[in-house]
Amino acid sequence: MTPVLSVSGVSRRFSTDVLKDVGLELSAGELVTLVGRSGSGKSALLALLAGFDQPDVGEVQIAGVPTETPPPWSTMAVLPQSFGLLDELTLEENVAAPMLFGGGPVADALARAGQLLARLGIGELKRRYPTEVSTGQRQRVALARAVAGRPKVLLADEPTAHLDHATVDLAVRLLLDFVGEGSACLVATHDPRLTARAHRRLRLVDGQLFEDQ
Ligand SMILES: Nc1ncnc2c1ncn2[C@@H]1O[C@H](COP(=O)(O)OP(=O)(O)OP(=O)(O)O)[C@@H](O)[C@H]1O
Repeated sequence: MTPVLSVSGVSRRFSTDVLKDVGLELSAGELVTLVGRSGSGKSALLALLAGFDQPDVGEVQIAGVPTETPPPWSTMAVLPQSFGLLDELTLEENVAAPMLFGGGPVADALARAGQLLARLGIGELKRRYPTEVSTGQRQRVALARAVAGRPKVLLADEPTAHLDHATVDLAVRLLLDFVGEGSACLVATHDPRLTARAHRRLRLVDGQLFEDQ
């Protein structure tokens, strides 16, 4: 089966060699974690995969097609460390946004948004605005939004950094259900509560990618 995301021979240099001959494949159904020391290149790799940056050499393919620009939201969602929520929209409108961009009915999008927020324990906050909730609550909204449009690939950067133990459990279950419906997810994380439940674990060391056994 064609991987949903594949990377071959990718290198990227800024003032030093940040990524060296990186290769990886993500298949539908996989939750894969990416660990590495601060500065090891995790965010740089996610930026290349998302099409926000281009490799000096090598290729990134989505569903077998080479990418040079960010793919549409329906194909790939990115959950950045900074969340990227829209302060003018309520929490449920933020979560519904990718579905509305996809042309779906408003009522259906808001209903799914409410369900996702409830699964993450903040259903009762859905009419609030991002500035009216805590950092951990905003992080949950960003996670709900990232899976809402059922993208083929989700790239997430430290998605549990502000969550307590019980909430991480809700987040991991949501991600496992998300990939179980046929998507793939790559998560850069330092969180052992997340890596422990991933299907595979990748590690960046000095710009090279290894798979933990
Ligand atoms: N756009 C850029 N221009 C110059 N240098 C960059 C750029 N992006 C990343 N780097 C450098 O590449 C290296 C890897 O950075 P990156 O942000 O990918 O690390 P990281 O593993 O995500 O770290 P952290 O866990 O602290 O977020 C760092 O030395 C960083 O300074």
